[in-house]
Amino acid sequence: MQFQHPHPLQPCWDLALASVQADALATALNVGLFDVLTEQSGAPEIAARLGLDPDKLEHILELLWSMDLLELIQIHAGTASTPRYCASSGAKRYFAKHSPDYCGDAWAFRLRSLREFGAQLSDHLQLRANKEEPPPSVPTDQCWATLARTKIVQEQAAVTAGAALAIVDRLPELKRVRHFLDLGCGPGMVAIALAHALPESHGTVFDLPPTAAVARQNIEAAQLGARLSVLGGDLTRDDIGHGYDLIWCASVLHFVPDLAQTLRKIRAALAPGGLLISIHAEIPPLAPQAATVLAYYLPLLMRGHHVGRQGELAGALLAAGFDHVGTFESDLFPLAPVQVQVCR
Ligand SMILES: C[S@@+](CC[C@H](N)C(=O)[O-])C[C@H]1O[C@@H](n2cnc3c(N)ncnc32)[C@H](O)[C@@H]1O
Repeated sequence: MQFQHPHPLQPCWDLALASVQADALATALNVGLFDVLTEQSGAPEIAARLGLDPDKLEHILELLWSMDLLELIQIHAGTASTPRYCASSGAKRYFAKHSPDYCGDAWAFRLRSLREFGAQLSDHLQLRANKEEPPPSVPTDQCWATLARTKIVQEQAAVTAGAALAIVDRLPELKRVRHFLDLGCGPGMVAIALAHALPESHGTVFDLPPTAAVARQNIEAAQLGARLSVLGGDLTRDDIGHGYDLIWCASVLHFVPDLAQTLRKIRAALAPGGLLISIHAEIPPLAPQAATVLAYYLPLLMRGHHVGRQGELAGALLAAGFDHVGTFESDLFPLAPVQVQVCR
């Protein structure tokens, strides 16, 4: 029997169930399940290897299979069948530690920080009796550097760098790019990918000084020190350089207090004919599309940062003096869709 109309509360029940699924994934990462399951194996062998309870492990394996993280292979012997499991291609790529695209720590960090934020949501909502009190924790320069070193580096290497290359690849001007800037570069893996994709170019990465130091380490490790310069500073106050053919700026403008002033500064840093690629989430007008963006950016909004309504940033870019702003949506970036603005 097929039910055509789920109960109106089903989406809310699904939310509660997603929490169990998230715990199962966190546990799998914690015990190194995907490292073992790069090869096909059964619960008793895995349990023996990892020192786990085989009967209970069987249930977790089945749940992870239902989440498309494991493949199930039934081995038949007579009338009996024994389930064996293997990590799905996505789980092998992103959640097995030896994979170059491993980002299990970044995922687990997201889960922890979203839950910590959620646990404090009622506190965030309270009116502050003393208006002089600082608002709830804004990431400090050191926080950004820690995030860059631990979480953002994995996401950039596994996800963002590929997304950036897919986007710049569409640009007719790409072959003419000689000098690019990654503004608010984080750990610098996107700039490293751009430098590899544009062998004739040299690049500059800019971020707050402690994060710029993290980017410098990664650039040196990639042996790109001669082609990528590192600038540490506050983009709202300090010189970001000039004469760039391409400026890449992703998930940074949410944090600037005066958007119009920052956009004018970015435009002034471009060489004639240069272009800005802005990658920022905006809040779509319809509920289904807005749901992910609002959930992801709630912590940021509650801390007083800015996430615009869809179309707002394009208006601000035109007001800052760009002649043409082309916008498209991309779901290639971590967690929530973003608006990609190509500004000429
Ligand atoms: C959400 S991260 C995005 C990092 C990177 N662009 C990416 O897409 O992975 C925001 C970055 O902006 C940087 N940032 C924030 N405010 C800044 C400021 N005033 N000056 C320079 N960098 C800033 C942070 O240090 C951090 O690296």
